[in-house]
Amino acid sequence: MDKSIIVCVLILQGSSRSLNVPVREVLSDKRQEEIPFIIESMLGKVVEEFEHRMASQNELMKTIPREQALSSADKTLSKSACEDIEMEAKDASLEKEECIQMHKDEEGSKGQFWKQHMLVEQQQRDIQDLKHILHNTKAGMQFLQVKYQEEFDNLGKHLHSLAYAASGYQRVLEENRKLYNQVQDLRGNIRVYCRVRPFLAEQPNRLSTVEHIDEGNITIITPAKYCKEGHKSFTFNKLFGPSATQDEVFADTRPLIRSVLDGYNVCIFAYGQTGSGKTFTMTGPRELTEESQGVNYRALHDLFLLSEQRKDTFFYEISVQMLEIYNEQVRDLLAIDEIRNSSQNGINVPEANIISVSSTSDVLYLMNLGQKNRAVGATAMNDRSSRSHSCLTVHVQGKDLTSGTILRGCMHLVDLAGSERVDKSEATGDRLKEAQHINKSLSALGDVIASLAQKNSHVPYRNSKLTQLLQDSLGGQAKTLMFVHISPEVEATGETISTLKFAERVSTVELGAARANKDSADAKELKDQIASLKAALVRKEGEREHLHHSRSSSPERFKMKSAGSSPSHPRWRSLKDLSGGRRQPMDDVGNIEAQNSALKLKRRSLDPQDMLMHSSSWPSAESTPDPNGKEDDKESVSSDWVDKIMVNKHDNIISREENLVECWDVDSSQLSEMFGQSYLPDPSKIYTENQLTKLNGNKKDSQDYDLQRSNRYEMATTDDSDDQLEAATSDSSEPDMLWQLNPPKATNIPNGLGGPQTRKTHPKPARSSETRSLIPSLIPSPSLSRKAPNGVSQLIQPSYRPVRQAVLGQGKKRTTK
Ligand SMILES: Nc1ncnc2c1ncn2[C@@H]1O[C@H](COP(=O)(O)OP(=O)(O)OP(=O)(O)O)[C@@H](O)[C@H]1O
Repeated sequence: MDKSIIVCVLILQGSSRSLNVPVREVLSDKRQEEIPFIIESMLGKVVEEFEHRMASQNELMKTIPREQALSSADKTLSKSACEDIEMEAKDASLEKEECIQMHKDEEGSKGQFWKQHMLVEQQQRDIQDLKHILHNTKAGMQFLQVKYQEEFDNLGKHLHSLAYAASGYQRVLEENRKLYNQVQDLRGNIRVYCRVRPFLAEQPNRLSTVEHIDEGNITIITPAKYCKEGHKSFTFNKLFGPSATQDEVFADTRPLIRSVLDGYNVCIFAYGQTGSGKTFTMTGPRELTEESQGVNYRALHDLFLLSEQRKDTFFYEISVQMLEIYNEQVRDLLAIDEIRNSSQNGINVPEANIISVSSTSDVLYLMNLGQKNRAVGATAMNDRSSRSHSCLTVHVQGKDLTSGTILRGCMHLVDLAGSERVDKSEATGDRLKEAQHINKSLSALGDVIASLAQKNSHVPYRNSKLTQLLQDSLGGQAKTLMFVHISPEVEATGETISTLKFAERVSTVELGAARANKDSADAKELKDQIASLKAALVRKEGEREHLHHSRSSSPERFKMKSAGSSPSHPRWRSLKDLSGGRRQPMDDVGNIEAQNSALKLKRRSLDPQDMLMHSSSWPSAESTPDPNGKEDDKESVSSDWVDKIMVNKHDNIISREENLVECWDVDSSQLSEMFGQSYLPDPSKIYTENQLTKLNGNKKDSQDYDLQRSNRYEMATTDDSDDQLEAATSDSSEPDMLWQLNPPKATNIPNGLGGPQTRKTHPKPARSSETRSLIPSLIPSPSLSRKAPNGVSQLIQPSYRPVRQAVLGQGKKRTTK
């Protein structure tokens, strides 16, 4: 092939690498002047060839795909090219592959794009789906909202009807309570259950005096000296034979427990000769098991149970006290420090603790403590537990969670001292004294019950510490249950008959319907206001009266008064009232009448004017003497009432007189038998150092006590002043029932306010010269003490009254004797 053509091809292929060699070969043997022409011709050929190829290439592009065209072009070239340019052809094919690869890469990126595109599309579809779901959900929500609204409305309607039903339920509960207690009332507010003790294991002779027992009757085989027929029957509300269990006995007591929670006062006491089973019934045997637990434990257990059951409607607070009355002295069995300090000749009770309890175990703990304390006393004086009365008092305050009404109930559980007659000729010394005190208090109990039975206007609660203590639970306001116990032994027949006679008389007592102690929240507030107004009034009256008496009293009396108000007296401490400072069923035994009367009056009317009118004309023994002369005539009341107890009655009266005379001489500190209360929220506190310190502090405080309190203290701390006070305030001890029987006359009210003045302006001159008028006493004036019904007797100003009026009652007793 012509070298110039090769050069042309090489030029056309653009391969500069291999172009130099053929160009030099072509031009090497040529002359210089020929070279331009040769190059010109070569370039011409190149151009020609180029054009030719372009033309054929264009043709090829038109008919075949590009690759084929290229390959055919290549084939054409390879055919037409020489072996040397095959390498170039390979390069070209390499380039082509590269090109293909590039194309493929392009395709790859295109694929990725597509994938992304697909993904985006998918996501858009998902979004659409989600939007759809959201829409549906929104629609569902709206539907549910509508439904919910409907349901809500329905619920509101239901709630409304439920609230209505609940208030109806409250009404029904209230009604139920009333009906329940009406049933109790119909059954009698004094009930007597009789229990016969079984023979004890160690008793060989098993001959029983009990001939027959049925539901309400007991027949006793009696020797001829008691009854000619040889047997005698007695009727009681319930009878329990020797085999009756503690549970059976309590079953018939249970309804009363419920009444306490309904705001009623309840008194359950065990009566009978020593060893007849009183303690067994009230507490249980020495080795106590759950089955053998007595009424006390069971009653408190029931109280907790019922209060728990009522917790949705009522909030209850329960607290207890344990007291012992021995030889007419009251001792706090829950004050351990005082036991330690008790003096040889008596028992001081500077504070009677009232302890909050919330469970049966608290009660067990306290009862054990009380029993222990009682035992401590027993070591000093032989068999003392038989010779003393023990009283477990349970205070209950319930708040109606719906209405705010406060219910206050109080229950006395009393284990009386043995009731057997003590033959005077056999008993001497301490034993005789004990017997006399027991007789006196049981006699007083009989008198009170008899007085209630006869519906007397005056009930002689003040004749003993026992009756003072139980006053709020013995009377028209309360429900009373007496467990009378008899021993089956033949030797005890005399006592058995005497006991059963006593009990039968008690069982004939009919009282008015008991009333719940109930204060609505508003009423409480009003009463507070009234009480403070009346307190102001009383203070004024007291001051005036004090002035009057200061002027008229003799130097001797003045001397006595000064002695009575000596700062050496312990301070009178009043119980922190569980119910907010007003009702204090056991605030102090010595003043219980005055205080309770105050409360009773409060309950009568909420109208201040009414209250003032009532208080101003508070009836009294003095101003409204009993037309039958029964007012203070205990003997006439009890003459056919307490046969055996009367044995020592005369002695009692004599000893009382002796006491009165002694009262002249004794140091004021000897008059310090005191009965106040303090409230401890936690049983554990009674043992703490703090408590002891507090008690000591109280004693220290007592050095600066105020005068009116010392007067009250005096009233309460001597038997004599008790009696005197009874005479002076006799009417204030009446239950509401009696008040209704003797309505106050508005015409007696000077200025519509001051009852005391009414009484003052009508003294009984005929009685003023009684023999005991010289007996010192610091009792407040009758007019002031009659202020007690308005709830402010505690606020009486110092008033050194001679005992003139107080002594009248005594004088009267003596006269009638
Ligand atoms: N129902 C009874 N079942 C079994 N034992 C009884 C029953 N009643 C009394 N006892 C037992 O008789 C004894 C005397 O009873 P309890 O001490 O209760 O008499 P009391 O009347 O309280 O005597 P006191 O006046 O001395 O306190 C005790 O051992 C007591 O366990």
